[in-house]
Amino acid sequence: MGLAFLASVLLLMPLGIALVAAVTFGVALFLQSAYNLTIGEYIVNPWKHIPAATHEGSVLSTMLMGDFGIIKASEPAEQHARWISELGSVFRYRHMFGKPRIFISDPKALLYIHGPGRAYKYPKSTPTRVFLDAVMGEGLISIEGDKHRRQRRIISPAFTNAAVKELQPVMEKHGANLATKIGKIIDGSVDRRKGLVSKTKLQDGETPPDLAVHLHSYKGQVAVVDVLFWASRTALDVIGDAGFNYQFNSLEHGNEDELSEAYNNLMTACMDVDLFQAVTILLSEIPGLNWMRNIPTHRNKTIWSARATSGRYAKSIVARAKAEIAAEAAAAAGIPAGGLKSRRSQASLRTTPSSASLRQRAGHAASVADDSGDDKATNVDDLNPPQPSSRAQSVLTKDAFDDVQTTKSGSLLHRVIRANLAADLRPNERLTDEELEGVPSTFLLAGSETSATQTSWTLRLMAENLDVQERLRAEIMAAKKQHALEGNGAYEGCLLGDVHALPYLECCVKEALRLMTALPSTVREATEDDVVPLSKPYRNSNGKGTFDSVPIPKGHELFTPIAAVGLDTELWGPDAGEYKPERWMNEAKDLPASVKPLPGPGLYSFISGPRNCVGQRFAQTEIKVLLSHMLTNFKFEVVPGWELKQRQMIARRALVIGQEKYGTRMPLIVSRLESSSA
Ligand code: HEM
Repeated sequence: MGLAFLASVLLLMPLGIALVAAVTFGVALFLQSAYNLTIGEYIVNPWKHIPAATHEGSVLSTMLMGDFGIIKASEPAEQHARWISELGSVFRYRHMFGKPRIFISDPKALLYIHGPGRAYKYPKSTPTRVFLDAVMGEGLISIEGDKHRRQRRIISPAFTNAAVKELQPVMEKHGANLATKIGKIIDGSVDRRKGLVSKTKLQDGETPPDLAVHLHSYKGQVAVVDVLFWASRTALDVIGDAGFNYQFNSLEHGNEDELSEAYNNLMTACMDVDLFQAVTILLSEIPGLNWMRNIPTHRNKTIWSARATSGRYAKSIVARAKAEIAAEAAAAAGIPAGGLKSRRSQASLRTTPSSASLRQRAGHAASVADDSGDDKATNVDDLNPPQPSSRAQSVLTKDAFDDVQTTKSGSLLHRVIRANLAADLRPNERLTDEELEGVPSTFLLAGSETSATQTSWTLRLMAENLDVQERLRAEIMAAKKQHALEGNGAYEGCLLGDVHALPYLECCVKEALRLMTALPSTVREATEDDVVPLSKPYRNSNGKGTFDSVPIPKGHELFTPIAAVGLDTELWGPDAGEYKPERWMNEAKDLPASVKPLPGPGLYSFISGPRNCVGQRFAQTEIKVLLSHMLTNFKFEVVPGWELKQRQMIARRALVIGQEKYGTRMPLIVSRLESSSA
């Protein structure tokens, strides 16, 4: 009897806990919403004089979603652009549960909030940090204050123009691989996803939409290709190789690699934040409800498992890079290489890329693969680092290391580790091992999908603007010819010389970043009361008088509408919504005065200040390289009748209307150019 009672209590306990949790959840939600929409909105609101965004909606939807429902239902920046034209560049709106937010696209205000004097006083909002912490742990993107300042100081030098220039040949190798892959898809020998299939094979009893497009009227060899899918794989290969000397080989092998699978799981978790997840994150801010972050949902369990895997890999990747650097230092100090136990570390050392080293690494041959003759992706067991001799280790901490730093290059991670060993750093300024191990994941999560998405939108804009595509192709072809004639040491093995030396390419990439930026927004939270200055006075909500600054009480959130800044007709003029690369041709003369204060000048896609995108030069180089390889081999056209709708999933993605079940993608008609070698 006693046992049966105990058993039934134990069985009922989870049910009881779930019930209590659900009720707490509902009550907390209701109270927060009711407060925000009454006392919060009408009594304590510091922004009553600022025009408010409005939309039609039921009381229930307003209580739940505020104005966020209509923002989410619209394309990225679409609703914001509408409100800007109605209300101006500064207005207020309600986020979920009626939480007040201020929207500011005024350039002076943006530069102030994100600038050196204020950036750390306006950290990412708490829900954003909770979300980032859960998915990627502590890394440059998610940390704040002194911790961030310290990490940024060590990581930034890896991304200087000179450092990125040395990585262009690595990017070119993957650009050439992408062209070969797309060439094979067009031949019909490789399916859109993977494997060998005939061009007309039906899948699951139905013709995939890409195969149903009539291509008879197109010249030469042609196919419908999802350029986002392939750009994603290429970007993963690029960041693995250039970022931390890891060969994903995902263009060839997809997610077969364990780390690549873990990364994809994390990315899916990042991109797909459902309502339950959003509500849980918001509620978990309430004291006493923090446990909500640890509910073992399917999503959370996937994240925990993927993070465990990527953490394991990161340990090995960092240890190997450290050992390689120790070997370099030992060699520079005249210690024989025999001080190292394995020859693998020497094979995988990356010096300033030469054609020999590129050849060695070409065809996805990871250093590890040299031993096995197999070009499959590197496995974590292969990453067991060689141990440097004790003498080499002692050299690593001496000033002699500075010489090594100036003569050797390597992946971004190698550069970070070298910067972390600089003799002039105090011990408390150096990154800990744990922090170094966060670097590969940070590069992966920040630098893969962003570049891929941006590349796919740039190709789409090329397809929509065939005259621009032709003009750009001509510029790239001419540079290619010139490069072949002259050659150039630093760019040996590359299609072109310096991709940043091509003026029209620069304009096309910048214009795509303005019009279709991959990361459409970010949110900040004030840690102290402040007053944000504006570049001009704006009309008060009652139409009487104006305001030229915005009070921001501690704890309040500010929305930075990155995409809307690019679309703001007040800033860019009436043609803001059009793709016009030539507007960048003579920046000093042609850019509107209103956008010149923005970094670049005129480009806000990477925001500004100490929290701006540390990888922006890397991203722009990569996009230019991939674009050059694509345009010298293929022509890109839109598929007639296939309209796209955009979806903000952290990055801006596209779905084909009526084909939503195939997920986010960017299908284009791709035809091989006669001159193509792919
Ligand atoms: C077109 C591609 C890219 C775009 C549009 C982009 C945009 C951005 C933006 C807007 C931020 C600021 C986010 C915020 O503070 O809320 C950011 C931060 C960051 N990005 Fe990028 N990014 C791109 C590519 C890359 C690449 C290729 C890398 C690395 C290889 C990278 C690494 C980072 C890192 C580490 C941060 C955090 C910086 C910090 O807080 O100090 N990004 N990016």
